[in-house]
Amino acid sequence: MKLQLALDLVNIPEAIELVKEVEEHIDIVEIGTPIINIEGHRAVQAIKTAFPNLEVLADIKIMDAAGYEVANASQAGADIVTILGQAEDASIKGAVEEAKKQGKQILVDMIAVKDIQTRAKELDELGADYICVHTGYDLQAEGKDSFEDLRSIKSVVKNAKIAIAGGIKLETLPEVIKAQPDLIIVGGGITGKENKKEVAAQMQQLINAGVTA
Ligand SMILES: O=C([C@H](O)CO)[C@H](O)[C@H](O)COP(=O)(O)O
Repeated sequence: MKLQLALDLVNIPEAIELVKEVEEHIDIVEIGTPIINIEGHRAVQAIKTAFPNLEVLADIKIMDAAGYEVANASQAGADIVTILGQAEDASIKGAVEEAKKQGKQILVDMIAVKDIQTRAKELDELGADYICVHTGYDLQAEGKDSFEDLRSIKSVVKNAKIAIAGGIKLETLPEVIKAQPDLIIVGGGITGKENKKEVAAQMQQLINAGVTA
């Protein structure tokens, strides 16, 4: 089970400072959609250059021109690139094909997918490396989470790794660990805390110990 730090509401220098604080406790750094929208792939490049030993995920939430987008993110240094589960099958195939060519991986984000089990099964067959259940900021604000979705796709996905994102905190981590995802993505649950290093260390400890609710 890996821990991914999602960096969303910061600029490049702030992102570098944040990763420095917690780097020994995380496996993957996510360059979030808001940073990429403002800073572009320079953010991916800067983090990969500063932390060559960490995997870097570019959260570009691709919807079209998938092969082209994956090629650009890969060139910037991304190890994992995101595409939306709602994209056309042709786009998913294009992303998977280009990622394979570049030696990279694709994470499919299930944000806003309605029939999550059916789509997860299809995406698994299309060769996604990760399938990620995700409650975005706007639904988190309505008190939603993805814990039930995680359990629901676990039973149909045979090949892809399973990930979960959206509002996960130290207090809710044991419930997430109980469902045994391959990857746990945490943004504000670390970046919004005073002592980020301590929280990241505690999360890593719970994950390594497999502590469940
Ligand atoms: O993908 C994300 C969101 O859509 C904004 O781009 C976040 O990285 C993801 O939700 C994880 O962040 P937290 O919800 O703050 O844990």
